[in-house]
Amino acid sequence: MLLGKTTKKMSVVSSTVRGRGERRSVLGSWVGEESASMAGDVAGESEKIHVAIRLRPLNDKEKAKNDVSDWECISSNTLIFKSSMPDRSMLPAAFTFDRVFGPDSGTKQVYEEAAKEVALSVVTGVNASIFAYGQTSSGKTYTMSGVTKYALADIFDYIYKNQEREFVLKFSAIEIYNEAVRDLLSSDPSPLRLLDDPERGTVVDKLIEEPIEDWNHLQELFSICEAQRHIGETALNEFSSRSHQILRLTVESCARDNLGAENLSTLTASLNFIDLAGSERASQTWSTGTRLKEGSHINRSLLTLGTVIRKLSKGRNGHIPYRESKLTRILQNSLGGNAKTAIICTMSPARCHAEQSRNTLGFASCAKEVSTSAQVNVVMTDKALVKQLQREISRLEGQLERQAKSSFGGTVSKTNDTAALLREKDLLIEQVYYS
Ligand SMILES: Nc1ncnc2c1ncn2[C@@H]1O[C@H](COP(=O)(O)OP(=O)(O)OP(=O)(O)O)[C@@H](O)[C@H]1O
Repeated sequence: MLLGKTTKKMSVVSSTVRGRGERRSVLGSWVGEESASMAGDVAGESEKIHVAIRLRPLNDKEKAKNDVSDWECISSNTLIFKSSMPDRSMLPAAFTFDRVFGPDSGTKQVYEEAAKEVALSVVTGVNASIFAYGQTSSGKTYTMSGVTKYALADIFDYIYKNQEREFVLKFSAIEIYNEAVRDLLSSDPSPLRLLDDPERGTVVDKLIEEPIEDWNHLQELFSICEAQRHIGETALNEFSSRSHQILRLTVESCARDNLGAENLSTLTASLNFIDLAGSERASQTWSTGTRLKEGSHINRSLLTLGTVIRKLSKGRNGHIPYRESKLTRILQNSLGGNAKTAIICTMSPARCHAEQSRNTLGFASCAKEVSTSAQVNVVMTDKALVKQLQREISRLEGQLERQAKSSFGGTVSKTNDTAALLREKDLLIEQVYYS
């Protein structure tokens, strides 16, 4: 980091990207006056993933088998395993998360209390991701389709109420089916390649990014995605998602007063809605042939996701195997990077699924220990960037001058400080030169 967090105004000038035909520069965790007032104190600060559990009601199949509900939410954040089966006495019986929702909670409540804050950070230039994780037929798609709808309605409402800024929205959508990435907005089913971009991380090559005209246009795009996604029937779910789906909304905004100005700065961030395919036991889904092959790809990528989350929950030491699945490669930022993340883990309350539910809770328990560090993403024109860097160089020069005056009889630490400031200044000058 070039500048310490102490100034809270600017830190790393991280990279340059091309956008809308012009060369622009990205300040990694810079919080300008404009964005600071919008986004508050979020720049680059470490924050735990927000984890919620949603317990669905027993379904007709479970009731028909006289299955019973083994789980109960005893408070807004604690879930207990009620069964007194002797072989389970050694296992933990109570689990605590940011929020737990019982069978009577509606999706609107789940959205409001488990996802809204994270979702809305996208309009302030902060990347965000909302996941649904859980075994097959536990309610991921049911939850995510509602959460997505409510989040988008709130984003449109925010835009309507903030007319002093101009917003540009773009939408893209992929599914990962049998470990192949496919564009859900394209009629071409050919798999897309993943590329490593030195500045943006993993990107999906040739992905369609559709500018959004209005609410109806967005609904049309959703219908296209819904029609294209791989769905199949299994013994546990008539409409089982056979792929991981990632819907991405990118939001760019700038103050209308600054439009056309040379020193334009734009806030830009993406919000991912991730409906994972569900883990499944072939013995429970009775899968064969295509379904069995899909199930094994799903389980393998979820295993990698679980490993990544488990390793991240223990800190960032050692190798994190993001590259072992397309899912974790694409979601690397959401799993411990520059994003705010909320995970909603869905569960069946049925005794016959107790083991799978415990696995889900194990995943959720690790996820709540994982930290991300979301930053406000500001894109600046070259002119604005040069001005910003020049101001910073002047500030450093002032600091160096003050240090030089007070360094008679100086200590080793003062010498080190000066060397660090000089290095910082040289780097900034280099950036001005190359921008
Ligand atoms: N909280 C809930 N309340 C009422 N019904 C629910 C709830 N959650 C899920 N359901 C119903 O349960 C069924 C399975 O849900 P859903 O398809 O969302 O599961 P899933 O976890 O996405 O499954 P898969 O991994 O197989 O795609 C659907 O018929 C859905 O309407």
